[in-house]
Amino acid sequence: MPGLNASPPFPTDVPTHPLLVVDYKLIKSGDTDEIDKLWKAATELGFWYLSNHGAEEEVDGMFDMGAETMDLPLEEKMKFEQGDDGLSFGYKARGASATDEYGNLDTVEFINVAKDDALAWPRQVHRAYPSTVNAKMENVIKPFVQKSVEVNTTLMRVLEGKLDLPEGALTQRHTIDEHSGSEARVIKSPPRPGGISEEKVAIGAHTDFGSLSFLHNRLGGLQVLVPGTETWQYVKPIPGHAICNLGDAMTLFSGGILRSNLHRVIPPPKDQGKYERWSLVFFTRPGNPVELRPLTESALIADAVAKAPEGKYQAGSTAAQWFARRIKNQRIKNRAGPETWRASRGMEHNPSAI
Ligand SMILES: O=C(O)CCC(=O)C(=O)O
Ligand SMILES: [Fe+2]
Repeated sequence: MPGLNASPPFPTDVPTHPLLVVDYKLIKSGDTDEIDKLWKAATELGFWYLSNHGAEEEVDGMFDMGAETMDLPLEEKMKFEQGDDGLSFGYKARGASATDEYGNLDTVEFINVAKDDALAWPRQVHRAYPSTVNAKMENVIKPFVQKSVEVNTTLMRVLEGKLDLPEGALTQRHTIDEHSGSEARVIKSPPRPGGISEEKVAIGAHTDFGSLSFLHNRLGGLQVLVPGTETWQYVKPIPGHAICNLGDAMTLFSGGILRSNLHRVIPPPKDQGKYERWSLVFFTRPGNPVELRPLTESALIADAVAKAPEGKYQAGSTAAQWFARRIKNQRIKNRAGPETWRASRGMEHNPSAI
């Protein structure tokens, strides 16, 4: 991986927020203590480390694919740009999205590959991709997508049980076959040239748009805003550990019991900031036609909804509509003013929900 092996370790003198470590193997084997730990992480912060996930090899292959793609001439990458209509799949150039209501620009470029395109390859479901993506679709991207879907489905099944939902209430809303916004993303952030402030936001504060994100970081830069605090804190990457976090759809389905927490990306701390930062995410999102509403067939969820302000967890939209609205309104070309940014917001714009 470019710049990764050579880069300095995460500094010891920077405050970090420790996440709970959830062991995927123990979760899979039904270990009740581990399941309780996952539940605690999912309801209190909505972020946790995942050890023993078994996807390291696929992750390395994806980083290579990302590096090859970002090395293409900009003109070539732009042929596959995600565009301004609310489609996420494809290439996103640096500065194509706002990071806040003032219209400051993001500093990252990334490539998003739809789960549906990877699994149907060589048939095209949503769109075409650069040659570097096509070349690795079968042997790298597809296995990574399959592994990620397996991990996220296992975690979701456990959360479904803890929410007292009937079997399948969550997993059937996220089947591997139904078309959805689920996608794999490789992100490249440039080194901090000539000392841009550490506070120069690379990806603005947001909650994730879908259900469950499976994230792989090498350098620092990811920060969370812990509930009840006002200072952003770094999440330190731990070798061999993924970072998992919940998105808005899970907050809506669970009537606020599950938490989709605010996070952002800034340049890596201290000496790490001199290096390129690479990250990889698989986003599991509900099937396109799935209604985003509380699943009140669980008494636990019905009770949480009854105690919340009326309609708070009724998105009034399908997963596909929610996702397109959020993407479209953060594109800088669509920006009319702060109202455009506000129109891109999800549960992070609902302070009592976060
Ligand atoms: O790069 C990271 O560490 C996080 C990326 C992220 O939050 C996102 O793409 O939604
Ligand atoms: Fe995110």
